[in-house]
Amino acid sequence: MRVDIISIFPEYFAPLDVSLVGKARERGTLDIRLHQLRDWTRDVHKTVDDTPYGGGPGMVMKPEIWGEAIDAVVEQGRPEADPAALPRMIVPTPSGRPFTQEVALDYAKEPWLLFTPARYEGIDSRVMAEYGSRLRVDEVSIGDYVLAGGEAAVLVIVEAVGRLLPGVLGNACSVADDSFAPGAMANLLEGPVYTKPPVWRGHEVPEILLSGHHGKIARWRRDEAFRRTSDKRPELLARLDSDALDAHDRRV
Ligand SMILES: O=C(OCc1ccccc1)c1cn[nH]c1
Repeated sequence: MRVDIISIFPEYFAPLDVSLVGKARERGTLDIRLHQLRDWTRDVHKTVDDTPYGGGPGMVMKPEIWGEAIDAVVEQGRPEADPAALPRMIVPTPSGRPFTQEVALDYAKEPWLLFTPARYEGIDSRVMAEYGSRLRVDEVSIGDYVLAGGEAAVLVIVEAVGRLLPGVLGNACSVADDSFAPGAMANLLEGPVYTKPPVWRGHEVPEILLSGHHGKIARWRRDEAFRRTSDKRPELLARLDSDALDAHDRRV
């Protein structure tokens, strides 16, 4: 997967060189290219923002700079093999659709992602309109809060997507076991996890997990996931399809 990130703080993405995502880069599974938005400015101050039309606090990012930067990155990034290839453009913003594991799985199938993290009050909306017709433009939110810029959101999205790529995670099946991965445990929160020693400061590991009864262990884990989900995120249970709920109810 090819990932282009255009930002006024490209150094923000240094953490992508470590951890899982770092290994994927070494393996070539993930090809991340960083671009400094100010490289496309033409004034001595390298201005990327201006006051908002209609008044109000803060500044808005100018459309011209973004337009030149996106055009250049799309032009540069086109694989020789497929000159018609276009990236999926992802714009982190509090006013976007929620970024979920389902969206991460969808992004993990893309050959090319282009991230355009905004600063200030956001990017002039005409940029999304201009590219919305040519590229798929997704405005996504990683949560209901406002950050100073979209860079932290890009780190979150790249990590959530990167760990789904083949070969990035050591133990592939743990992706299937994710809280929000499709399947039996879909939309349930992870239950408690334990490892050695069997007793730590007087706290014992639940007996069932030491029993070796895989069927009972799977059931215990599912019940714990149900209990934790109904306790912390009851609204997620509403998402469960009826037979998943029936399956649980039949047992308790
Ligand atoms: O704050 C965020 O992005 C930066 C941003 C973009 C546009 C206007 C203000 C701030 C964000 C919060 N959840 N997901 C993204």
